[in-house]
Amino acid sequence: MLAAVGQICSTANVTHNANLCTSLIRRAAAQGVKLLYLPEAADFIADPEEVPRLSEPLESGEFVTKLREQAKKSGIWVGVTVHEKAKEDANKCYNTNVLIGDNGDIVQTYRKLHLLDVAQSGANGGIMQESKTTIAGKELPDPVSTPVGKVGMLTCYDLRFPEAALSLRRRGADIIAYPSAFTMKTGPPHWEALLRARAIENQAYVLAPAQIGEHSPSRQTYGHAMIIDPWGQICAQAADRPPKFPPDEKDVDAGLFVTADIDLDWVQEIRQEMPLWEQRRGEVYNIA
Ligand SMILES: O=C(O)CNC(=O)[C@H](CS)NC(=O)CCC(=O)C(=O)O
Repeated sequence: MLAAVGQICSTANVTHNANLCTSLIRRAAAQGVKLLYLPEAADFIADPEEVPRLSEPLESGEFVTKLREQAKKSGIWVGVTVHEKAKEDANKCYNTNVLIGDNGDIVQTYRKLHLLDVAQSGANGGIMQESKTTIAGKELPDPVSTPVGKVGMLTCYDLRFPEAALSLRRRGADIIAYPSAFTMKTGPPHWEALLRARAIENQAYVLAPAQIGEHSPSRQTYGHAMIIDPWGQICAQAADRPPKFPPDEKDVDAGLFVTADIDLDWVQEIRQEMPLWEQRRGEVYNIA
């Protein structure tokens, strides 16, 4: 069964970003993909002051509604992380990973647990304070059965907290999805290493859709959307080809996607041959 990850450059134009994503859904479905995962902040990337105005409720927002309609029309599952307007505070959002079924229904949502609050020195550094605009989630929902296997849902910076993935793996995940928008400082040294480590230690596929390129004059992301197999190897990687800035808003086909065949028998074989879960000494280190 084919899964795919997308790589786009979202801007502050929600309508254009939705068009980029529906184009990817259409094109992936035409290639026989059963689950397409799209990046974090696929709905928009904008200055923090713009987040309250641009965030939408999941049930009625333009962006998620368009993706649900296209998922249904194309008959494939779609995952994506968006800014979900918080009902309890109009100025804040949740950073929510949404899994949409091939009938267009929202099957599961996960609100990002770990927010990116960092003050980094040097070129490509700077202060990022996601908690200014975003409320952290409080739950880690169970993995979801899809046509490609059981999918555990996390997002971006969560990648640095292996316990979250281990918890999903313990609850049956075959695949872990990390829709992301990695920074230019941390992308080159950390992105691939973290993704491969999560795949190896969980003996699971890792789906890593990514934002790429210049989103605004002050915001750039690393790209390198990829799929890692349960043996820890990269089995698909999008071209390192950021669109020109500013992106051409007439070009709705500017997004890229790459596919990989998900082999659940191989997942089982790897887990049987190296039975990490039976060998865990949880009683000693008392985590996950
Ligand atoms: O809300 C938005 O605008 C988009 N969201 C993001 O870009 C988020 C939070 S600012 N980015 C990350 O978590 C990158 C993590 C990262 O780069 C690392 O772990 O090194």
